[in-house]
Amino acid sequence: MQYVSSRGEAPVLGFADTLLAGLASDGGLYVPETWPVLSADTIRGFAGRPYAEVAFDILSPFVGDDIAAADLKQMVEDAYATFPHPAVAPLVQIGPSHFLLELFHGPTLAFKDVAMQLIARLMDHVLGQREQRATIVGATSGDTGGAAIAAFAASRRTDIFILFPHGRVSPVQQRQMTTSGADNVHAVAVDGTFDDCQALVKAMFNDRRFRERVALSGVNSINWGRIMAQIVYYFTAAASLGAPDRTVSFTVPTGNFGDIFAGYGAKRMGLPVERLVIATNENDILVRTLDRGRYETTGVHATMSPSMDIQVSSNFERLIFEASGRDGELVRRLMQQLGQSGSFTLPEAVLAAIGAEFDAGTTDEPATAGTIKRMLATTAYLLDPHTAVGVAVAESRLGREPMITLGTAHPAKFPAAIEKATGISPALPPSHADLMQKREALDRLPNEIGAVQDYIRARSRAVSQGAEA
Ligand SMILES: Cc1ncc(COP(=O)(O)O)c(C=O)c1O
Ligand SMILES: N[C@@H](CCOP(=O)(O)O)C(=O)O
Repeated sequence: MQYVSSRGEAPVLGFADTLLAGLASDGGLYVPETWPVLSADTIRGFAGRPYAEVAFDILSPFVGDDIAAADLKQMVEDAYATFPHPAVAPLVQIGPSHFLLELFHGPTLAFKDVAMQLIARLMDHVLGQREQRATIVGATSGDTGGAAIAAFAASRRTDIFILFPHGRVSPVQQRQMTTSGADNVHAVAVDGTFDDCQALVKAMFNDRRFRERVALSGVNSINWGRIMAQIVYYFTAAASLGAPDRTVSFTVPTGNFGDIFAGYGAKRMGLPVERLVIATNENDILVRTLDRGRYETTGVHATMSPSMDIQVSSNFERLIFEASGRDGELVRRLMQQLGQSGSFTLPEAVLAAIGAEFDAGTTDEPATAGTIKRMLATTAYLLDPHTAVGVAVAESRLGREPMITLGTAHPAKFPAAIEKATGISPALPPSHADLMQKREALDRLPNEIGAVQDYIRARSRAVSQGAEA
C-alpha cells in the first residue's frame, strides 16, 4: 500500500515510511492511495471473533509487505493483550436502539490506547529493522499524551516529548504523563492552549533541518497509523449488531477529528454506515462549518470535557481532501488561508459531499452535566464528560437503525466534573491505585518554538547518536 499527502506535493510513501514520517513534508496528512474494500462475507465473519484477529485482518492491507505477516500478528496480539477486558472494546446497550462502544479499557483509560499500544510496537519494529532512533513529539489536550507515554515508555528506540497546555488537563491526565519514571519520556507543560501545542508540533515538522536532525516522528492522529488502528473498532461494533446485513450509525465525541475520520475510513472500506454524527462541546467549530460552510476559529473555551477543547481540528483536512475528489491544490489553498486569517470557506460541492455523510451537533455544559446525571439515575451507567457529549447529541438523532456512541474515556479520569454533576466521586481502577501518590517529573516551557526546539535538541538521543541506534 502506498500513501499520498492531502496537499499533493509530498513524495508518495510506503507504510513504514508513512508511519515514521507522521506529517507529510508538504505539511499535509497521509491517506492511503486507495481504500481497500472488504466483502460482505468478510465483514459478517468478524462477529464473535477475538478483537486481535479482526484487527490483523483489517490492518494487513494497509501495512502490505512492509512488515512480515507473522510479526504484525504478534504485535497486534501483544497490543491488545494489554487490555484487561476480554472483548477489548465491548458494546453496552443504553437505550432501545442506542449502544455505547466502551473504548476505555486500556492502560490509560481512554480510547487513545487502542491505537497507541499498536503504533508504539510498529514504530519500534520498523526502527529496529533500520537500526535507527527517532524523536517522537506529540501535542495533547490530555489523553493522547498519557496513552503515548504508557505505550512508548518501554520503547528502546525513541525519546518521546509530550506538550500539554499548562493547567488545562485533569489531575489524573497530568499524572499519567508525569509519573512514568522512564528516562526516554519528557512531559512538558506549555503556557498556552492545546491548539498552541499542536501548532508547535506542526511547526517542528515543517522545519526541515530540525526534523532531519532529530529524526522527528509524531503520534498524534496526524499520523496515519493512529487512524488505521481506530478503524478496527467500527467494524467489530457494527458486525456484532448484524452488519453488513444491518446498517448502523455512529456518534463520535469529536475534537481533532481523528476518531470520526476512522469511522469514515470504515465506511469507505465497505461498512454500511447510515450516518456519522460529529458531537462537540461548546468548542463547536465543526458544527458551524457543517451548518454554514465556513471554518472559522474563534478562541477556545475551557469545558468539563477538556480533551475536546480544540479549534484547529487537524483531520478535517483529510476529509476535505476526500470530499473534494482528492484535490490537493484546493486543500493547500484552504490551509494557507487558515494559517493567514484563521478561517476558510468550503466550496459548495465539498460542503454537500461532507453533508451527505456527516451530521453534527453540539451540547453545552449544563446539558452535558444533565446527561451524566440522568444516565446515572435511569440506567446506573456513569458516563465520562466526553462520552456524555456524544450521548447527548446522539439522543437527538436516534433513527430506525442502531446508534453506536463511542465511549472515549473512563469517568474516573475526570472526578471533579463527575462529582459536580452527580455528587459521586468515581474511584480509579486498581491499575491506577497509586497514581496520585507517585512523584511527578515535568518541565514548563513558554509557547515559543525556539524554546521547545532547544529543549528537545538537548535531550533527544537521536541527535547525540546522529539519528542512528
Ligand atoms: C476522551 C476524548 N474524547 C474525544 C476526543 C476527541 O477525539 P478526536 O480528537 O479524535 O476527535 C478526545 C481527544 O482526542 C478524547 O481524549
Ligand atoms: N484530544 C486529544 C487531542 C489530540 O488528538 P490526537 O487524536 O490528534 O492525538 C488529546 O487527548 O490529546
